[in-house]
Amino acid sequence: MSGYAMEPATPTEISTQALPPSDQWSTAPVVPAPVCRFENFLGAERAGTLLKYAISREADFHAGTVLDPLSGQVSYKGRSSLVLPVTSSVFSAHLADCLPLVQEILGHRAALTQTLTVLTSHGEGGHYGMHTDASRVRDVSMALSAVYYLHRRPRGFDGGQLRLYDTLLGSGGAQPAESYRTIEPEHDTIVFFPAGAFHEVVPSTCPSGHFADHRFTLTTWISNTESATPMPDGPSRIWQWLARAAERTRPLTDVTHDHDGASPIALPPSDPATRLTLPSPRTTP
Ligand SMILES: O=C(O)CCC(=O)C(=O)O
Ligand SMILES: [Fe+2]
Repeated sequence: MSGYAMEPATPTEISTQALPPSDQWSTAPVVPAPVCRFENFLGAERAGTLLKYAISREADFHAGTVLDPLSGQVSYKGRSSLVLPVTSSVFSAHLADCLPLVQEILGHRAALTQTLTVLTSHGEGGHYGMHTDASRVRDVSMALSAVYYLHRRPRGFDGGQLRLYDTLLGSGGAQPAESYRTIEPEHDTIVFFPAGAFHEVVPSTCPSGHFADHRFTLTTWISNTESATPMPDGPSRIWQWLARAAERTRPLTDVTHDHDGASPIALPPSDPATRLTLPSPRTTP
């Protein structure tokens, strides 16, 4: 038995001088964004091949853009990334197989039907200021962002972490909190989070300056094609809060053409044979 258990057990009341009563206490919780990450997502061989492919397309990348929420104008403000719109039915099929599990973990129920994918590259001074991915999707309350990371090893860049901001749920609505979760852009890992969550890519450095040493991603926005198909019990409350705040970050125009030129492809139904599920917590190894 530990010595602590022998201490006198009578608690002492904290005086009201030390803790005055008040009705002014905060009622605004800070809530982390739902997030789910996989390591060794494609496996060493496929990840290596995809990295080589990205490097081989150096000449085809162009500067990534943002949409100004007020004017609706495409601009380069707050962003220094190179992008290359791509499609991959193989990658989309793999995402589809992961989605039931990802959605279970993230507390997300919407039926998702399409993907929009870009290869991105961040080198010396690369960054992407705080934003949501609302401008990429029709209905941000039902859309997911998925960022798959690739880089040479040993790693040729520093920085470039993804910051996923917590949300402050105040009486005036939701807004990004000051606190965040840091996601390291590790080779062959993928992270899924709500497209309405505020996030940013912190500046990266690339001492060699070689394109092959850049930080690469295959970034995909997964969404539904129809406007809001309400699910039986709807998306969970945090998704609705996030979506409300995110709506303010995009112009009130429809998203028919992505501002980086990405083209939608259909998300295939998940393959029951390769679909991921959680092991039961009761199963002993
Ligand atoms: O590269 C990342 O980690 C995130 C990229 C991103 O936020 C975006 O492309 O919208
Ligand atoms: Fe983003």
